[in-house]
Amino acid sequence: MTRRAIVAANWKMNGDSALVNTMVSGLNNVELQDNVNVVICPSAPYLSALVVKAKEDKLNAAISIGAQNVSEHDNGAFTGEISTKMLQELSVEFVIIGHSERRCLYHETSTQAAHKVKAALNAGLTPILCIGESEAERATEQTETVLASQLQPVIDEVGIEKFIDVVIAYEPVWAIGTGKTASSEMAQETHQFIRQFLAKANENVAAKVPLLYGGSVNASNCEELFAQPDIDGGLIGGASLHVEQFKVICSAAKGK
Ligand SMILES: O=C(CO)COP(=O)(O)O
Repeated sequence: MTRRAIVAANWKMNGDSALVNTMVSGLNNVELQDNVNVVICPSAPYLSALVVKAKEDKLNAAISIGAQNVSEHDNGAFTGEISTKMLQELSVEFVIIGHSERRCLYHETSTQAAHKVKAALNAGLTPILCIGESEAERATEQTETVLASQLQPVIDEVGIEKFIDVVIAYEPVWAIGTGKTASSEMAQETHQFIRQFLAKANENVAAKVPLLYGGSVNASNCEELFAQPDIDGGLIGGASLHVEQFKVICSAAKGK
């Protein structure tokens, strides 16, 4: 087996203390296949409660906690930002970087995402780097150009060898929160492009990087998506807020 599978929950700006408790309790008896990691990424105010509850309940070691964003700066006058050190202090292990909502709504660039990936790696956090094209970009056959333009600045910034510690989430913007999932064939084709793009820089690294699919993944479509040869799990939005649905998705993932 070369690659672990990862199912990451991106709660976005949803959830509350009650969800922290029900999710941890619910995940206590989740059945995971071999070589699978589950990552829960709540809003920052709930990170601490999640860490405490996970410890109290002796949650399966395969289940980790992640943040939804991090600053590229170490510290200083950056109101509202969170540093890698703060996440480390909370025992957070993963961080989502460059989500399309950060790119579209808060104008984050691929260069900034590259700096954030570097900061995360330097702090021993695993970045979940999000990339994906818009509907208009796919319609005009720019998908591969867009994905390459989102990946290349990160490769240039940290070096391809460091991607061994990076997780990539391919999330077509048009599939996020819309119920319009990419077909498993389309998702596989794009994941294969991403892996081949990485392989041009380093084949060994490319073979080991987990590539997650995100965009309207649910309990009904996860199995088919995860069965694709280059899809190593998912980044789950809406369905990750429902414990039973999320457990089904976690159980469908398998290392490859
Ligand atoms: O953006 C996503 C996860 O980061 C996907 O969201 P949905 O699963 O709600 O489409």
